[in-house]
Amino acid sequence: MSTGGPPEAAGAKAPPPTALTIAGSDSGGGAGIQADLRTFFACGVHGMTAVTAVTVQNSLGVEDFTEIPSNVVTAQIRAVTGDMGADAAKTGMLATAEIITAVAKTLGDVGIGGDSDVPFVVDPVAASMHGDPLLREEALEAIRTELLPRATLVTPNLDEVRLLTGVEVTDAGSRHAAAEALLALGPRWVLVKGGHDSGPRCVDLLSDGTTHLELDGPRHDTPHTHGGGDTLASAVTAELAKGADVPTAVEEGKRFIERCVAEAYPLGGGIGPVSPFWRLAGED
Ligand SMILES: Nc1ncnc2c1ncn2[C@@H]1O[C@H](COP(=O)(O)OP(=O)(O)OP(=O)(O)O)[C@@H](O)[C@H]1O
Ligand SMILES: Cc1ncc(COP(=O)(O)O)c(N)n1
Repeated sequence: MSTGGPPEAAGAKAPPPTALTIAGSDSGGGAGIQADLRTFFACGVHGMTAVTAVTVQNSLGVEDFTEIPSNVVTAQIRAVTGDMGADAAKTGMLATAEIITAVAKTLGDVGIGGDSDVPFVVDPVAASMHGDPLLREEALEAIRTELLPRATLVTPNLDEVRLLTGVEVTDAGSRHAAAEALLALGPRWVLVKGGHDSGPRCVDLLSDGTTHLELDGPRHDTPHTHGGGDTLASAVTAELAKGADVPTAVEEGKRFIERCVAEAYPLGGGIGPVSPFWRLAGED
């Protein structure tokens, strides 16, 4: 859906696929908008941003955040989609019910998610991995009722599954029950992520109610997984922007994040970020 541009100079290159992230800024560079942009870049997609909040954050936690006025968030979405187009979009930290309501309406206006053919991934970020809140409590209901019905795919971790559905995932049976409860809220696909589970494997369950795919990978022994959820969701969004179907995009995203966790590095005195740098070295 990229809209092209001004008349081309002779020899100009065709633009790459485009993806829009609607999310918060992480001053430490490991998660949020910063993780999304570097993942889009590593996956060969032009990234665009609608910033929802500015967090004061480092490897030790989130000290504070300020949300951006909802009309400025939606103006960013309209500015980039109206001019450059977006082949896919994702949300991360949305901070408040007011921002969620405004974003959901604007995505409908510009033709992203819902019945449109532009895929839309919702990463329902509620807190940082240090446990610091990134979403006002009353905003959960707006995610349930306004955002999820527009989503092509929702990618909650186990805490977000519990907050959204009340289902506590403890085994394969409850993982499937959680997927069903999430699908009842309206997204086309759900990916229940297993990073916060215990055990030697990280099992993520992808389901649309008919197709159920268990993505099962080794758990790497590292404390440095900051930005893992954002990196997975943006890698999936990038693959969707390139034209992949949801199961293929998620399989590719899982392969990508596994390697990013394996290559994570310590930085600062707390939790370091996952790393997509290996992809820039030309590795597949
Ligand atoms: N130690 C690990 N080794 C391998 N893969 C992991 C590990 N931790 C998480 N993952 C994978 O990373 C992805 C993100 O999962 P997770 O459940 O941690 O999401 P999240 O809580 O949103 O992420 P985060 O809070 O780390 O940003 C999933 O595909 C999960 O299986
Ligand atoms: C701006 C922003 N967005 C998302 C996260 C979640 O990432 P994590 O769970 O790795 O802390 C974060 N910490 N900051």
